[in-house]
Amino acid sequence: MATRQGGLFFGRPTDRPPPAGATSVAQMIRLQNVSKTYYPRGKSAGVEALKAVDLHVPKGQIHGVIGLSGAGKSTLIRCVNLLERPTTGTVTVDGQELTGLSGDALNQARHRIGMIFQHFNLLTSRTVYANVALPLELMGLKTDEIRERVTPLLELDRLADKARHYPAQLSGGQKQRVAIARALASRPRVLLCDEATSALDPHTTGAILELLQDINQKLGLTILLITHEMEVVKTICHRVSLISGGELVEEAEVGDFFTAPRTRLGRDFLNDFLELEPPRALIERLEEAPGEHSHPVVRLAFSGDAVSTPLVSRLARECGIDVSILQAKVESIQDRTLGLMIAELMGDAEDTRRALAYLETHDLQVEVLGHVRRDA
Ligand SMILES: Nc1ncnc2c1ncn2[C@@H]1O[C@H](COP(=O)(O)OP(=O)(O)OP(=O)(O)O)[C@@H](O)[C@H]1O
Repeated sequence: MATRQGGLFFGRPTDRPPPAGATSVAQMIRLQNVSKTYYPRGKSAGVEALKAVDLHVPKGQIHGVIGLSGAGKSTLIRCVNLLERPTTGTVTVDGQELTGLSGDALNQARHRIGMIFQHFNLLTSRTVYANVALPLELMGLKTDEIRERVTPLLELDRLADKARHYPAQLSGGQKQRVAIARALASRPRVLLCDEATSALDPHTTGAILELLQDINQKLGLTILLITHEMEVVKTICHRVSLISGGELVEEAEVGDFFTAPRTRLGRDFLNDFLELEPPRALIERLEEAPGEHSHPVVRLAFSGDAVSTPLVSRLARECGIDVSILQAKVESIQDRTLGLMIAELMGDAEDTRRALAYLETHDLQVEVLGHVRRDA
């Protein structure tokens, strides 16, 4: 097994994810000031799909880009291997500026960038083995060399017994495994994943994400993925960027993004993912401004030590208010624990103001959702 892994190993040990606290890290992917404007035929105005995007992905990282439909995710990832040429800006992969290349030089550089797609893009008339071998045939490798590379890849992807099958005989998850093996055949330094699990059921999604994580760890491969699913980001990404209207509006470590997103859109993604909204009947009664007989309804997010601290009872005791918990849950986000709660803080105006200040000084993310009137 050691030899097989040796055969697969295309990242040097130094390419593996840097240890925590490492300061200077080589960049594997750099997009600088990248814009893309499409000019659809018959339309006078262009469509600005990307606007001055800067993105840096260090060697060995798994970086996710999340956004709503039409935000520019596909355009962004296709600009990395120049399937789409940026209108302005530069793309550099593994120290080589791709935007300065064309023809053969660009084709050579693309061998170092693998890509997988939502709908797998396998050739239906070729067997599993022949699909994985295809990029190597195109690179002009000899039959023996191709076998030496393809066989361990099929084993890595648990496809050895499917080598002679055709894509039509495979499940969605198996097809994506073939696509991953094919993408790895040219020993790339970077793997681009374009909504790679969006067509798969949750169980198969989990298995494919596990495989990608395994590949990242064993081979030191840098992965850039686009997705609209927080679950994907939560499960395997180290860092995440949020894209909206062609702009990267937020970037953070995954643990930070899930505990304290900085933008409204980030919070919307998180709330949708956590399914933590006040009851509908309460939403209808929420007023924006505080009133004489109303109480704040807050969404609290807390992580680290705050999760195990009895904050609610202390808050009630020290600020002299009552706390009505409307919803609460605890989530594990990679190595962190995140507590979430929607609560109504019941007391007079001065006490509830003190309570909000108390929460903020105890490192909780506090969002006042509105105020609800209690006429009793
Ligand atoms: N070839 C094209 N010609 C014209 N406009 C395009 C083209 N491709 C994409 N666009 C437009 O560019 C914008 C960004 O599209 P893109 O496909 O990159 O977004 P996305 O985030 O990947 O969306 P989705 O999740 O729905 O695939 C959209 O307004 C889209 O309509």
